[in-house]
Amino acid sequence: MTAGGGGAGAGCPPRHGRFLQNTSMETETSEDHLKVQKMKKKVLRKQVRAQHTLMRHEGIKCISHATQSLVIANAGLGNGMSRQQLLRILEEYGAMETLLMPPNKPYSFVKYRTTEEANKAFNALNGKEVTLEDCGQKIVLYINFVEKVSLQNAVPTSLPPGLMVIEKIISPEEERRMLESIDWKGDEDTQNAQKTLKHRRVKHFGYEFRYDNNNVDKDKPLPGGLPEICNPFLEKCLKQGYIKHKPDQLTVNQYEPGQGIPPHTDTHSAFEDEIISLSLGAEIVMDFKHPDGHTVAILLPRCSLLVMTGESRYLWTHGITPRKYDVIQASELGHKVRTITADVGDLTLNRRETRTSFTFRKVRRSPCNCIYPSVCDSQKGQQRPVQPSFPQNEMEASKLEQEYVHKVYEEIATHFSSTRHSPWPQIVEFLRSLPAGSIVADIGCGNGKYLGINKDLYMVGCDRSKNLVDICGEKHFQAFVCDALSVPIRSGSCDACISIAVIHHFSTAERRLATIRELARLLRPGGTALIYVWAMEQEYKNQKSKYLKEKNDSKNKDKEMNTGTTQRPLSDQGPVNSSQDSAWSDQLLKDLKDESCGAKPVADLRLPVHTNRTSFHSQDLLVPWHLKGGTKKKEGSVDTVLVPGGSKESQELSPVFHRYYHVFCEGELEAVCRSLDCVRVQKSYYDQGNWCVILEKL
Ligand SMILES: O=C(O)CCC(=O)C(=O)O
Ligand SMILES: [Fe+2]
Ligand SMILES: [Zn+2]
Repeated sequence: MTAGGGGAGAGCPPRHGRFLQNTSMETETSEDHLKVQKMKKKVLRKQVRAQHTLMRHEGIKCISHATQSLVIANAGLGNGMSRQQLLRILEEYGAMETLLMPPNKPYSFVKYRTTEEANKAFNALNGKEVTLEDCGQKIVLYINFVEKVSLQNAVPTSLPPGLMVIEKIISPEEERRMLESIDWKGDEDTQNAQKTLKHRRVKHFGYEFRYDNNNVDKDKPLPGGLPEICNPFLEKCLKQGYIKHKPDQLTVNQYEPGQGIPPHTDTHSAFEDEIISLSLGAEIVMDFKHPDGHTVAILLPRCSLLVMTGESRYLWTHGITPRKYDVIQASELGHKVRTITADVGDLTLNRRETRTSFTFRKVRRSPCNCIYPSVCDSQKGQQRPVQPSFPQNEMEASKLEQEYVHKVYEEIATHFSSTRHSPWPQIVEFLRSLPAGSIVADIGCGNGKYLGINKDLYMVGCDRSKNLVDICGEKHFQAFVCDALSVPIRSGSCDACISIAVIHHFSTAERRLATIRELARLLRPGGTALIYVWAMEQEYKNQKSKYLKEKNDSKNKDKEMNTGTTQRPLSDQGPVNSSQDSAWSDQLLKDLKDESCGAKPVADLRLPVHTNRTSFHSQDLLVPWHLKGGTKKKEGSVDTVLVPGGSKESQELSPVFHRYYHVFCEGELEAVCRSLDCVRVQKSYYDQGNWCVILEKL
């Protein structure tokens, strides 16, 4: 990268932003000239800075010679540039082969047909100020050449859970007949409601879908039911198992190029789980969005069937962006189904044609009872109470963990994983110190953050969350689903184990001990285990953890105290002693033997909800996870503390999940370990808000 060249080097004409170009030689004074020089320098500086940022953060290498391809900083979907506007800006300088706007990124790539055209765009646009049409904000474009239009570090995207696209479900002949069966001119007498919505034409069968309340009049079926012609197709879907119940409602949507349907989730109370949509006449890209902001664009080819069930039907929104072109995989045109971001090196624009969809649904007769209460209109106002009680017995403990650990991780897996990149140095050190060829199990491996740290080890991961294990699979790590209380690995077969941020999710002392016993069982004699749990002490040796320092106002503490919860006083949790103090072990063993010593009046046992970024006032608590809206993660502890952010409205809209934690006091983890005869505590330490031990199997 030539900093002096600033992008275009030899062979390229000098770079000017339009607003930088000299006005006219006659009127230019030396003062003007100086100004222009200063401006040029500024543009160059910023352009080079853009190069560095692209390299550092995205691994995108800018080059100093002119090519057909440019990367345009500040003109990305991530900073509010719309595709339409960018297309209009860029097409002035020539014909484009590809315009790639990676989701949520502040830059775009364009590939012109010729280097001359790319050069023209470069000269005209580098340093140019433009006004974003959507919000009126002014931004300055900084442009660099790249070898080719691609993203090396694009993460492969998987389909939203519960979603399928089945290709060629009908023949072109069936497609033609189904399309012909819809009479758009429509005699108004047939009560099939035909509406010309702002963005598309629609027609309803079976029941009218009302766009005023996004529901159907369940006691007012339309005469005629579904068109006869759909029957063979529906029979096929039933036979092949794509649906379990025959639909009784059909919405036909027709989209001209430039039209779309806003992102939405089909109303839960209106329709059953399964929703299927047949694409006729042309392919189109449909956008799916998780409440955490994660989006997946999916190409729906002609004659394909989209099946939405479960999470993809209830939790994700789907929509079609109104535009005339879609970005699709060039090599996939009209054929294979893929998520659009899967291979961004090969993207192209695909001109839309008229697409007609047949969306079949079954009208729901009783309230929806899905597992997504935060987005369920049937379950509004009757959401699960947030404050469960401290478990009184094994059964309650297991139920608490199921509801407030397992289910939550399943829900937040994608978002959770997107916040887990940086391995912790001391854990890395432990893994690197193991001899090559060691067999290592990561119990509670999450998204597999530690599975690839040391390539000389044979590492296998397991986690209670299937969605997290699937993410490990996508990264080609070995991982399987299981509970840390019962790991299907032969005794004594591991040289080492790690358990990072797992044991604090078990809700009784007995269960926590059992997980460590299980971990020890896996080890061969002399094998070692590293355990991390979240610490009660977020302030240790006069050092506050980062998030405490940032937001330690009394207001938040008050809020926490005002939740109506009586928190268990610390003294009830056992003494906070040094690791050497055997009193802890005694207390612990007493707890283990005597269940009733934990029994207190029920009112005392409700679990407090922790206020993020404050110190802990209880060892057993619920920690909120905000799925959406300005949530930003800080790696201040083994597990996440998120700052509730965004507007009041966005917070109300964003689902908040609560995870159960037992935060460990100083000495507690060590004491639990010492109560086991089969291991020796090799090392015990505090690391960034966590208590940690290294055990050795005797
Ligand atoms: O056009 C489609 O495939 C989807 C239509 C849709 O989502 C709806 O009508 O609710
Ligand atoms: Fe829909
Ligand atoms: Zn629901």
